[in-house]
Amino acid sequence: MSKINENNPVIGYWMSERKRQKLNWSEFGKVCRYSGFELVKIDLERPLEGQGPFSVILHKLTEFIARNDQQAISLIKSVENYINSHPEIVVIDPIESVKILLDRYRSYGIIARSRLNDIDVFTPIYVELTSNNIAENIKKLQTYGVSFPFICKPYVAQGTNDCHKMALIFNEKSIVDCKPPCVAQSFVNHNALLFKVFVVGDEYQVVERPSLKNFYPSDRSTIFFDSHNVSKSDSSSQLSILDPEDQAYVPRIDDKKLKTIVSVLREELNLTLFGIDIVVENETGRHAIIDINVYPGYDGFPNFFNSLMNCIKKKLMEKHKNLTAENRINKTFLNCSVKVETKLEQDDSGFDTCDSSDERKHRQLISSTSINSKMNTVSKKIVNRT
Ligand SMILES: Nc1ncnc2c1ncn2[C@@H]1O[C@H](COP(=O)(O)OP(=O)(O)OP(=O)(O)O)[C@@H](O)[C@H]1O
Ligand SMILES: O=P(O)(O)O[C@H]1[C@H](O)[C@@H](O)[C@H](OP(=O)(O)O)[C@@H](OP(=O)(O)O)[C@H]1O
Repeated sequence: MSKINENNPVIGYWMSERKRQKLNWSEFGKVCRYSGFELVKIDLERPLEGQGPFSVILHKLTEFIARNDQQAISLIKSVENYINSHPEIVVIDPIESVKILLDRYRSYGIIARSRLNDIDVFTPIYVELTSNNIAENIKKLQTYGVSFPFICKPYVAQGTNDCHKMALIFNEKSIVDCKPPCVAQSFVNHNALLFKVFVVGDEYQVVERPSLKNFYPSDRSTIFFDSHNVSKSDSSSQLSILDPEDQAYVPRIDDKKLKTIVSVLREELNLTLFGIDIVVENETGRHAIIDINVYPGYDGFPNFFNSLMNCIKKKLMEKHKNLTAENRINKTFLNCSVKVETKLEQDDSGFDTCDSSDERKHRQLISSTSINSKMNTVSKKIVNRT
């Protein structure tokens, strides 16, 4: 196991060049230096073992996880192996949790089965379509209660060129426009306003974005659209222009519900960096979660880098606390075993008590004093706390 540098802990990261530029990531390098951390880009083409030791690994590897070719699979496998053999590293976020969110069907299932039901927060009715057989699909849609219009969304939620290409389907004869494998989800009228919630650990921020206008079942032909042309901060799609009779009503998000949504999903998803897209249903005011994203853009999140830094520090503290506790438990267990062995054998059993692997692991941790002192260097800018 490689040794963590206590005095200059390293945050290893990987994200695409496009995302780096979008986030103006070099600014985060400055925040890291100011807090006593080094920020190093991980080279995915070289073994990770030689690049550490890392205290933290921060990544957006969705484009590899979403790809199904041998090269991407083995790349992700080697990152997973490295992470598994370094339990002392804080990983933002666990690859297993990311994999779940890349599958729309699975992430809707998590929302549907969560206790968000109790506060009347829902995911619109959905079903997965895996076959090109129209009759079979019609039957499935009816059985599950998906109503017209519905949106056909690619199965994979993030990280591919096609994952944001959607179809809004108004009638039975247009079901042929579904491109399986996909998820078909009932359309919820919400007056073209999307609430995007960006989560960074225990902080979150909600921003408003344009969204699709109200639609009703009809004979019209399918509307194909790319979600990135509809709901970005600078989008001005024709599809978002409300009909005159709808313009007076402005949906509102309920802050109390929002807080519960964030805390339930943090727990369910085991993620630190994620985004939740919510629409408020016209007439009922019910809150519908229509999408959850891994490590979103944080466009409109004030001082994202400070929040990210604070979050990293908290996670390091937690990790240290957990590993120390684990070490203490193991030590107690070892002591008991030693006593039992001594009793049984009454002589030197050869049991090595002075340098257990847990103790070695413990010595390799960042000292809590070192992290504690770093905790105090960043100004606390809490936006919203769950
Ligand atoms: N069930 C729904 N009811 C009403 N509108 C919806 C529904 N699902 C999606 N939309 C609309 O379609 C847009 C794109 O949907 P969605 O968020 O699922 O796509 P995405 O590609 O995952 O988006 P993102 O860019 O956030 O990853 C939303 O912003 C919203 O305007
Ligand atoms: O910050 P919001 O508006 O939520 O948008 C995000 C999308 O929701 C994600 O789907 C994008 O991820 P991919 O580009 O990997 O699909 C993600 O791409 P990014 O990694 O380039 O930030 C964002 O565009």
